[in-house]
Amino acid sequence: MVVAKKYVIQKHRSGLLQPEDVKIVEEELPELKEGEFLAQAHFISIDPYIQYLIHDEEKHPVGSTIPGTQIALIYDSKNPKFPIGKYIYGNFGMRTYTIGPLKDDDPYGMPPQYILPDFNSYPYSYGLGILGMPGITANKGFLGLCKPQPGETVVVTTAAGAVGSVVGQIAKIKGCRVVGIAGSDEKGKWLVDVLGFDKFINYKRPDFAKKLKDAAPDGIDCYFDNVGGEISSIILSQMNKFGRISVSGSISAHNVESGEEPKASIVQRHLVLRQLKMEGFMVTRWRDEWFEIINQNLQWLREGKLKYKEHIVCGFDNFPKAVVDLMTGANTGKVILNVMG
Ligand SMILES: NC(=O)C1=CN([C@@H]2O[C@H](COP(=O)(O)OP(=O)(O)OC[C@H]3O[C@@H](n4cnc5c(N)ncnc54)[C@H](OP(=O)(O)O)[C@@H]3O)[C@@H](O)[C@H]2O)C=CC1
Ligand SMILES: CCCCCCCCC/C=C/C=O
Repeated sequence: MVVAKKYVIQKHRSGLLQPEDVKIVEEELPELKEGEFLAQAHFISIDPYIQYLIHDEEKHPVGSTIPGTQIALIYDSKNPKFPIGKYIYGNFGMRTYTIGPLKDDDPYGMPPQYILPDFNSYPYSYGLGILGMPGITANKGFLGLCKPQPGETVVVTTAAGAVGSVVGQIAKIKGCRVVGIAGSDEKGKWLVDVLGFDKFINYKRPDFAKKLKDAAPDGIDCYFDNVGGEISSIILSQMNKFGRISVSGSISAHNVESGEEPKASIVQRHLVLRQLKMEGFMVTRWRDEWFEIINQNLQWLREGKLKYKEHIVCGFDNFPKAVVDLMTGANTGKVILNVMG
């Protein structure tokens, strides 16, 4: 008999996740029935949505398993479509073993599970990052919504993270001038020296607006917004006429200790006067093109046009630490929980 461990919500709070907000519960799994498989988690994806979904008491009450995605090994199977020994992506939540297949009924539209495509020699964990949901977010969220043209100036926030680092590199592939915004000078060095960004600004240091003007003297044509808040309002105030803004997230609002939403300057004046186009999106919009986009990112990786980094936290017990690392910016690159490590 297999005993699965899973993280359930123990307490809702408005600020940053604390270890006592969650607990590990054991669950005895039944014998597999015909058509089922048993998946053993190897890598768990640590994404910003975890921090804000677990605040939603209605959708995620106390006692419910924390949502999330993972790369798992098919450990046992009575389903020929999911053979033993294959690696699978699954929307299984924060748990060590899962009986599948899941139904395709995720309210956010995330794929329930799929056998990983061939990644050549790249690690399976890449299926949670550049060759998975965050990579698709970067690729289509940027190219599809910003429609960048060679020579244009692109600004991206959370630039040293899983999504932002890929957005900036794709902008370089498309011949743009790229300004990355992130929270430490060390991240900035990686962006410029290794990834080839043109400029970097540490948003935690003073005079952000002036530094942005210096980094983008001809104005900004495309903005990939991962943060919202005042930093985004300042960026919008320096956009060029007919600029495009892809709204991917608002992480500046997700871990405010006081529980109050941060305030930011009004942006409508800039939208009107500069005739900007601002559009939000959910990556699930591109579910029908999922594997095509993964393939495009894989090809750029193989050609050396995309570089990629992971921030790996080892051990299932360290899930709270991994979330705190992500939300406090301790990571450079994609945060992965290595369950077997
Ligand atoms: N719309 C969609 O379908 C999707 C959207 N997203 C969004 O993409 C964004 C990036 O996600 P992901 O790449 O996984 O995460 P990252 O790897 O970028 O990690 C999060 C980063 O956010 C930064 N951060 C934390 N707090 C703040 C703050 N108060 N202000 C500014 N930056 C902050 C930190 O970097 P730093 O050191 O720079 O502060 C941290 O490293 C998120 O907003 C997420 O919600 C992700 C997937 C799908
Ligand atoms: C895995 C179950 C919950 C999935 C939430 C889906 C969010 C996908 C898009 C991400 C949005 C951004 O932050």
